[in-house]
Amino acid sequence: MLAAVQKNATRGDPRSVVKAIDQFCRQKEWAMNVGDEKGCILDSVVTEVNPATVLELGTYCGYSTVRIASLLPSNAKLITLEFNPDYAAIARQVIAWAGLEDKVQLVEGASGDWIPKMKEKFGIETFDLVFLDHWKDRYLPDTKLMEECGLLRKGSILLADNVICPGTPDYLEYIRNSPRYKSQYFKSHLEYTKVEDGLEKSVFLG
Ligand SMILES: Cn1cnc(CNC(=O)c2cc(-c3ccc(F)cc3)cc(O)c2O)c1
Ligand SMILES: [Mg+2]
Repeated sequence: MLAAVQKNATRGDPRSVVKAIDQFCRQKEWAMNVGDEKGCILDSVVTEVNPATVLELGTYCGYSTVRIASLLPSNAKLITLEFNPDYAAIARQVIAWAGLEDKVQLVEGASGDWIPKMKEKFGIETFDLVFLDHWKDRYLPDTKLMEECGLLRKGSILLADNVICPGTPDYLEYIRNSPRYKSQYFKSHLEYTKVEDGLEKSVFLG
């Protein structure tokens, strides 16, 4: 995938990086990027929220990192957490090829360890937008952890990938029944396939 980006995308042009990855994943080898269909929904939410602070849980190869960062205002900060060092190494190079390294802070490690340190380590008060795309059994515990650590403010937006496939049943049940959130489901398809999947957008009500 990285070779495809370096061969087919223009340095400093995020859209060409996104296009190169999508082409590679359609034509050569499926990969678990959010993809172009769900990616358009992601883009519209990022544009609507126009966040100053973004947390991405699950960088993988940096595809959604590039999509999000390319839409942020100049002073905005995107912190992205990736547990797997091999994925993190690839993502750094993809983000650099897109020319977005100044907007992105990629942190290696477990979300459960890093979330409680966000304020002290990165001087973050609260996140305007959180994109959940990491291990599906971590969505719920990490959301509760973000609440407990005071990282969400009235109006913070959570956008969760894969709520149908692979699925995040405990997270969906919690977020759709909690009086502290207002949720909306965006029906789509699993990246590069016809399988149903979707994004769940939730507003924290405080
Ligand atoms: C190892 N690892 C590093 N990051 C993660 C977190 N992401 C996922 O697990 C993930 C998985 C799938 C998926 C996989 C197989 C399948 F048949 C259908 C769907 C799709 C996604 O969009 C995902 O985000 C796992
Ligand atoms: Mg995903």
